[in-house]
Amino acid sequence: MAEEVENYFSRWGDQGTVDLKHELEQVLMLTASRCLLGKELRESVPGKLCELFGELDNGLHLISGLLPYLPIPAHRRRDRARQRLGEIITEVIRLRRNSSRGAAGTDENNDDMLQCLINSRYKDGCAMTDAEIAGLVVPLMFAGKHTSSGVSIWTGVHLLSNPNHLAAVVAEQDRLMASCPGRTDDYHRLDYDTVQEMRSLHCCVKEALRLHPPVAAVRQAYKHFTVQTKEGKEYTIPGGHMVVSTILVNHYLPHIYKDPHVFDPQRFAPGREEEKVAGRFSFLSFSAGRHACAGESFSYTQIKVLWSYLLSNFEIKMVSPFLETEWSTVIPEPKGKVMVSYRRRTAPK
Ligand code: HEM
Repeated sequence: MAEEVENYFSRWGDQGTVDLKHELEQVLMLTASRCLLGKELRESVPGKLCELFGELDNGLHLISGLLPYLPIPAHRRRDRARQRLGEIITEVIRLRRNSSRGAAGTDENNDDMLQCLINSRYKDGCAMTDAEIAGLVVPLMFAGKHTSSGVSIWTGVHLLSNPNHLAAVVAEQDRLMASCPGRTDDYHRLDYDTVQEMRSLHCCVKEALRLHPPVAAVRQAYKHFTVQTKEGKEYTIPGGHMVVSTILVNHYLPHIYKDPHVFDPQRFAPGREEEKVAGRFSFLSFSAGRHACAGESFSYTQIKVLWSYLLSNFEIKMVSPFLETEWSTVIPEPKGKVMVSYRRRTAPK
């Protein structure tokens, strides 16, 4: 991840103005494809792979949730793209399976999710089929694409609009980078342990997730049950009904989160820990229970690596006014472009 982020932002000049939304979407596609799909497939990003994932995006409309196979042009393009993605990924799996152990391109050189799935075995010892593996990695890429880019953009928008929080995060970065094990005089490579120590930055990402949870949780009630509100009012959910948990509403409940509309990352700091006030369902951006997000830790790492690099190496200022939410998209994102100006910092790197 760190390598991809460094390579991407090394293309920025000493100063300039960019659309942060576009930049973050691009770099996250590169980090995700490198970690999940591997080096061979990452080489086709941004290229064919990006185009095909774009077609999957374009095939996701609100109507798709109700009628996923409605024969509309967007769904046809989506299905063709999914088929082509399956073929491309299957080809890479075959090459990896066929190449001999120890040679370039084999499991010893591949530390990505694709290789983990190739190596994995069912309880009876059978390997997964190529189609099963492709069927798992495509949704993994898709699950993290908009969610992670939306949250990383909101993290930036809030940080750049709150000078005090920004200063605290930059100070944390400077302190951690000064002692980062991979550091030499003019260069550092971020390591996993250092990312885990970024507590201020972590709280900022979590607060962006609280204010802008990208997903709602939908469940089907298998049997009739009753819930009680804290005022003692009872509601009955009949068996077979769909239940939608509006995470957004939960996250703005004032008896859980003090001044819920305010960007206040310190609410998660030791001593306050507001995300525990109403038990383990107080903070739901990654959902909870058996089907909680499988990519939570991956997403935090990805977003922290990215903002760590940006804040350690650049002074960034918002050019666009504070952004509104675009509610018409399936995953609510900041509306329009997010223009920022940047200037390369001389030290510390
Ligand atoms: C900030 C980024 C992300 C957010 C906010 C997020 C949020 C969520 C939520 C709320 C759910 C549960 C939906 C439900 O309860 O029905 C979920 C499920 C899931 N997510 Fe994420 N996600 C993110 C990134 C990722 C990434 C990067 C991956 C993969 C690498 C991923 C993989 C999954 C998978 C596999 C599930 C289904 C789990 C299951 O059904 O057992 N997510 N995600």
